[in-house]
Amino acid sequence: MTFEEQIQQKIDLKTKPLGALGYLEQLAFKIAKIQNTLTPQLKYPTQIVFAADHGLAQDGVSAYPPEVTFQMVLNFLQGGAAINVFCKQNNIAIKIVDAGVNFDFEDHPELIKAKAGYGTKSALREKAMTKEQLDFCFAESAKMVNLAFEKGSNIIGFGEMGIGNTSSASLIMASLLQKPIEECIGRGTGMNNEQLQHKTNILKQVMDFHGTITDPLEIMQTFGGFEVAQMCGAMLQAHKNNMLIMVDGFIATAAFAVAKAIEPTIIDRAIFCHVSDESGHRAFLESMNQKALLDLNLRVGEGTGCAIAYPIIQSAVNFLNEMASFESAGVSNK
Ligand SMILES: Cc1cc2ncn([C@H]3O[C@H](COP(=O)(O)O)[C@@H](O)[C@H]3O)c2cc1C
Ligand SMILES: O=C(O)c1cccnc1
Repeated sequence: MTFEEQIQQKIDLKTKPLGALGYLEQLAFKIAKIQNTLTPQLKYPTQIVFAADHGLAQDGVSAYPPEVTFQMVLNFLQGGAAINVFCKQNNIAIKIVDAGVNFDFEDHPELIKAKAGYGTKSALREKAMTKEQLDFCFAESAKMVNLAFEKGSNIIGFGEMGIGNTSSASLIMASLLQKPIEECIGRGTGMNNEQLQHKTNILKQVMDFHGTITDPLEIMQTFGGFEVAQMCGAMLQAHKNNMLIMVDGFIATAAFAVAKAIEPTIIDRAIFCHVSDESGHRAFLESMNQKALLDLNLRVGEGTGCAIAYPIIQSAVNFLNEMASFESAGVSNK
């Protein structure tokens, strides 16, 4: 019997109708395969939240002002944001990263300083970042993932905070999938129709200014932001470390899609935690033939989908390890 057949047999011999744990069974299979064991374990779950500012945010692409980025970082450090609450609830370690916020933070035990700049440049007029900044983002975030890995973490989620970053994600999606930008744009923080029209006009101008870009690294450099680039680099390093990667919403999926364009096998280690309310996310997941665990109309990012989905991932591992088999429980199997 192949190892894959052994995993499937273990799942099928649990005391339940065949296939009755649905998507949890596929998840358990995936985790056992990644960890190469019939008794997988989730260790030291970790969430890294990358924050940065966006040049494009000066052009009215968000319903909220740019200073919300640094203000939310302070909120993360005080434990008051959505991601803090859900990580605390589920015993997930959290780190906050200044990937390039337009603000100087005091030292804090949960803050990692990896500033690539004081916000990206506006992609309306130039590339969001230099090649050096992109390399810096990849190198710094890889180090953070390695630190978590050395502490024993084998499951990691990534979140983001950056006013304007749904625009980066839309530009990345349109470029990678070669779709019209209109099909990749959503209301982000909650734009009305008029604001959405303005955002669409701006992003069309950005696409026209840069022309067609197909190289994944150039796409990331052109559309940013620093937090999206750091998420992407972090995902690539988690893949190298054979860690489970929890993918959050629209922006995290954009970072992931760039990582996948660079390293296609990363898809084997990814768990898509939820489908966001941000228009475009569903199609983005479908383009990779992926189904998300949850559909809760979330549209906040920060990694909240990962933290909320984590107990379900635990359920997948726990049924595989702890449920009785037909034989051990003396239950008739047809
Ligand atoms: C108070 C607040 C907290 C947030 N936490 C995450 N986001 C989310 O919204 C932003 C993206 O939307 P857009 O592209 O429209 O600016 C990102 O910062 C994202 O993390 C927030 C946004 C706000 C306003
Ligand atoms: O899906 C997301 O990640 C998202 C959507 C809207 C705003 N911020 C994040």
